[in-house]
Amino acid sequence: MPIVRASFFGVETLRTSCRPPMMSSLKSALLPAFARSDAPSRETLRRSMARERATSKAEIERPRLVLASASPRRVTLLAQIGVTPDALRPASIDESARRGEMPRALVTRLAKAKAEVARDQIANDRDLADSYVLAADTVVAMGRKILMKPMHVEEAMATLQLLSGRTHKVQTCVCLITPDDRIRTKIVDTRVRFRYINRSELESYIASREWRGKAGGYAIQGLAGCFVQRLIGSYTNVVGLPLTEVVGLLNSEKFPIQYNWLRYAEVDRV
Ligand SMILES: Cc1cn([C@H]2C[C@H](O)[C@@H](COP(=O)(O)OP(=O)(O)OP(=O)(O)O)O2)c(=O)[nH]c1=O
Repeated sequence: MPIVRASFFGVETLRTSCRPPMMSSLKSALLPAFARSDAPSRETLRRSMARERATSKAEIERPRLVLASASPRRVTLLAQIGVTPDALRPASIDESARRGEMPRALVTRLAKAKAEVARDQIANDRDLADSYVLAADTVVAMGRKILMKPMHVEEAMATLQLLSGRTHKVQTCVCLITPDDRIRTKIVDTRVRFRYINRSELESYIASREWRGKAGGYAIQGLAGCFVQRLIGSYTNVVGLPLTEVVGLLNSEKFPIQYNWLRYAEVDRV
């Protein structure tokens, strides 16, 4: 089925729609080959549960959340707002940028791909089929140049030299797939200015190995915090998950985000 875009409180929403009435016969012949469905094409447990939920009058139990991520930072950030995913389903996908692909397009494509892989993985899992699925992708960019996770020491050095004394942008796209397979995405930008990093600091930072597995070759929540002269926007966005926007997305899709907050007071009293 075709995909249409609609604006929902400023958040991009992709959902399946009915076939447009004026479709040429050529287009309708070609469409099945090119169309990408938001949902797995075959009938799955997830689909039948979504149908049941739509018609059921019975009270529905607490919704489950699957985090499509291997990033310990994302688990920690969710824990900070009292959310513990019911399962982790990291998606192993090719994260390289396509020729000429801009940072916004890249993070959106990757966050959606991660979420869709996880959604398809759980589609017939008895315990998780009707879960919400959350994924994110973070990149560091300087203008049009995307600074990926450095693969080796030389690349990490070059990346940090580029960031030294300049301002760059950190962009994260969050993707949420609801149990009835609506796909919602939100991109968040943060501007970060690094002070000048001298040679000896640079070498010590590289030796620390903290740059490994981090977009742009640094972790603001670690040693590199002392390189940051100015930050405009969301701090948690830089670490990998913009919490304000994640809560906004989950709330707007009726995921009970405050579920665990009520327990905090009980813990306090002990
Ligand atoms: C800039 C920056 C990035 N990062 C991390 C966040 C992300 O884990 C990583 C960006 O790579 P991502 O590809 O977004 O995430 P990931 O591969 O680590 O995990 P997954 O795809 O399984 O969710 O860089 C920091 O931890 N601190 C920082 O300051």
